Amino acid sequence: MTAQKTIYALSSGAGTAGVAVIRLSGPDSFEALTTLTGRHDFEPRVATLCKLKDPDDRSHLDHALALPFKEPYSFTGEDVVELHIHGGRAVTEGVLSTLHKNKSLRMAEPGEFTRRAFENGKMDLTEAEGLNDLIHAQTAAQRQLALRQMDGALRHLYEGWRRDLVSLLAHLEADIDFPDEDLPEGVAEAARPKIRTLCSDLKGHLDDNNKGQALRNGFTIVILGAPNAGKSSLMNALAQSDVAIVSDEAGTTRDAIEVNLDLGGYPVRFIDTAGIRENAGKVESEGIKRALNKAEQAHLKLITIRADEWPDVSRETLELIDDRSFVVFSQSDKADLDPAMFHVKHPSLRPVEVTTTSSVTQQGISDLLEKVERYSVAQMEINEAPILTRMRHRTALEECISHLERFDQSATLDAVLAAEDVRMAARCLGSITGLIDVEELLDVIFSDFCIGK
Ligand SMILES: Nc1nc2c(c(=O)[nH]1)N(C=O)[C@@H](CNc1ccc(C(=O)N[C@@H](CCC(=O)O)C(=O)O)cc1)CN2
Ligand SMILES: Nc1nc2c(ncn2[C@@H]2O[C@H](COP(=O)(O)OP(=O)(O)OP(=O)(O)O)[C@@H](O)[C@H]2O)c(=O)[nH]1
Repeated sequence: MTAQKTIYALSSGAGTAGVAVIRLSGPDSFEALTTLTGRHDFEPRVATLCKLKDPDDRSHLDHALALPFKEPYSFTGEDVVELHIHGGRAVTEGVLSTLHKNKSLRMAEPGEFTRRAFENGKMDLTEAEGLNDLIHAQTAAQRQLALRQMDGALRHLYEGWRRDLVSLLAHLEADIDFPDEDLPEGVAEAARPKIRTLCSDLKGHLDDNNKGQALRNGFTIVILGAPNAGKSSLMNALAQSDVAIVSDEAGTTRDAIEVNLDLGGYPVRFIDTAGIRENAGKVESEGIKRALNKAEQAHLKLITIRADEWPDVSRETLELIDDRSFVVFSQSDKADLDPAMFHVKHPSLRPVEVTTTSSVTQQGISDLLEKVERYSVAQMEINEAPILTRMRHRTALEECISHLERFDQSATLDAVLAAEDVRMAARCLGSITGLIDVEELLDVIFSDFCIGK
């Protein structure tokens, strides 16, 4: 690869901090360090305390630690220099604008350090994506999942499958070039059971209830019910309980308010929606449409029914209740209701749980949270098996399966066609890890990163 331009960026977060880290990567990193310090006596992987100065006017910028890494033994695989400076605004601005004046350097784009690490073979695409997930991880389970992926859990799985296909392909191609008259069955026939096994392994990996995506993005729980059922009050009561609030996304839309909670290390997102009723006005109808839309995508629905209005429940509300729903009798302080009444009145409906709560007295709130936690954690739990985390991977795996299924048909017909199916299937797996040419993908994947990473 031709020598890349040297890039730099503030790799630590914005805002005042004790220490900030500016990272440089590329062939002119060491030269830039000499320009800043006037010194040549740095040793790779040894931190050296030095004075940073603006080379133009010799003005003093900081007392810093410089930490150089000699290629290829660095994060990016290039020459890297880290400047560990004081984390105040004037210091970081001063050092960054001095670097800015240096014509052999340019500012790094988001994810560009990691992109270089990928291009220099330090990691594959799934590991780079894992690294990005790690930086964005908000809960312990998200961190665990990201670290696993960074350690190559998906790389090993997908590369293993790809290697199996490549070796089958080698046999198929050898058979096309030098057909063996003594083997009427043909190599394609011999490959058939192996392809079938692989196909079912892939399907097993895909058949995961989107666990990985729920873990990455949060397990979504939509609170639904009639107007004034007490949905907003319930969400507040749930959020104010003894759980960590990861972030508040209030007021993004007028109709749906979200709050992200950390339940036992697992990310859970509650969404409050517009009250559902018949004969609503135009604006309200739009809100209801969105609520129903959210309900469809949700991992779990909390259907709120006012205890003091029981057994009066609208058809719209009842229709929402399925095997991904909890029924929550709200405002229990207004009427004492036995949850079992629900099954007596609606024996054909099968909600997972029926509970009662009061957002005023807090009755039932921690019990409901516990049930929600148990239900959501059960669906996200991390076990030994590698977990699929991205739509990008899912699409490529589905495409891979369709090539393998086509092989099953073409194997009886034509060895050349059969080999092509295997080649295409292997390419799909290679596109996930980045082994095959995926140039157009890289911009999309790495632009999702932070600056300085
Ligand atoms: N100061 C600092 N802290 C950091 C990072 C960093 O870049 N700088 N990291 C950035 O993400 C993470 C650590 N990850 C790193 C990964 C590889 C290498 C590295 O130098 N790799 C070389 C040598 C490997 C070795 O010594 O075993 C290599 O791969 O050849 C450095 C940091 C978290 N903490
Ligand atoms: N006594 C009592 N009142 C409650 C309780 N929960 C909510 N309320 C009251 O019921 C009314 C409606 O509560 P909200 O939480 O706004 O209901 P909502 O379902 O979000 O209403 P919409 O957004 O209009 O659909 C408010 O006056 C609340 O104070 C409760 O547990 N007990």
